[in-house]
Amino acid sequence: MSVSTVKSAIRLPPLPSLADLLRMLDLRARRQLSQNFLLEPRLLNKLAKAAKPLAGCHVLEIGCGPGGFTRELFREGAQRVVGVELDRRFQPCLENLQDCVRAADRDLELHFTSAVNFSTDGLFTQREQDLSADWHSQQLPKIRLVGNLPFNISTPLLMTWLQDIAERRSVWQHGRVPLVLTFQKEFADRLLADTWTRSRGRPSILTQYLCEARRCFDISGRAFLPQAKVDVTVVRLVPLRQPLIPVPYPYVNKLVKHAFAFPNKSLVACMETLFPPDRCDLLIRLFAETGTQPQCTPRELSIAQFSDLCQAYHRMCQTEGSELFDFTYIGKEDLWRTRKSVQRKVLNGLTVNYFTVANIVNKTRLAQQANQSG
Ligand SMILES: C[S@@+](CC[C@H](N)C(=O)[O-])C[C@H]1O[C@@H](n2cnc3c(N)ncnc32)[C@H](O)[C@@H]1O
Repeated sequence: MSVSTVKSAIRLPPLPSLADLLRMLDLRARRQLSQNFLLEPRLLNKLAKAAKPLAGCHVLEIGCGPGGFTRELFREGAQRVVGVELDRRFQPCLENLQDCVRAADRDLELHFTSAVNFSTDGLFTQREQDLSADWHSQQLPKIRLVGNLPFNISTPLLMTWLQDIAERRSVWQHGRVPLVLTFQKEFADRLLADTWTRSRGRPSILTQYLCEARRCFDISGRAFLPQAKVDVTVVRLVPLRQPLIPVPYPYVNKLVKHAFAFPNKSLVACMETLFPPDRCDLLIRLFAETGTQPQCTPRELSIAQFSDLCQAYHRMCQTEGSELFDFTYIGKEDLWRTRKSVQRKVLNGLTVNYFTVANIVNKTRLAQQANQSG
């Protein structure tokens, strides 16, 4: 189909209400699959509208359930929905919807499997209509990733997708595919959190350096069947044309993970877990080269400051060899014992007998002054 003949919103043939469907098929929600259904058509339509424009789009939907959201995606103009659902009990409802949309020349493709290891290879290629858009252009590809996600897997799914975005893999090989997803409100707050707020953490940095993230609207837990214990937030993520941290994802992920090792403590206490215990020189260099204050807390740092830290860490890994990146933190006790056993170390011409956070802060200050005076 050519772009000029793309169809927009459709009126689906009459379908039973979702509540009737669940009743007819005697489908009770399974807690272990995080099944909380949205049955209210107005809310489902609002959710689909958050993924607009949908006309002619191909949509990957995670966790279709009885298909309420899926219906609305078609009503808003989706050409094809690829639905991934783990629970086969929904097969009759979804196949019923499949027949309806086929009658309107649309396509619902169903995969009854877990979304966790679901491969998108070949899903959006070899289609007559070109769905892709250049990563650097303003235009978005005609592909969407959406889902009223099961709470129990929403975090690992998002983390995998963020890495895929950074590495332009999976659906993001076709361009900056937007995501419209539901999260527990508390987790959504973490994704969107600004500097100096309590919610700021690893998910905030990883999301915001790669995507423009927007809160669309909140849904009360009471709107779900069965009622969810927490409220839910709908978030729209659009990958940025240029990530704000120009460093390969594994290095960013590792540094950020360590930076938030103890979110209420000083950055130096967190960052020392990034380096082998006998390499405090590297820790001091990291602060000195980036002008970062070791006593600040990780929540105070902007994405630009994280970018400086990641770039410096990446440079060190390149010069020091792969052992530095491969170093795994061994726990505070061991770190302290090893450090005490380091008798004398010469760092930037300064002799140190043992290391404490306080003397790393001092050494950093001296190294920063030395850097400034040339
Ligand atoms: C919160 S419900 C949403 C259902 C429906 N989309 C709606 O809006 O009412 C989450 C859905 O994800 C499905 N699910 C749970 N774990 C899954 C997994 N690992 N892979 C795919 N689907 C899964 C559940 O069976 C359920 O249908």
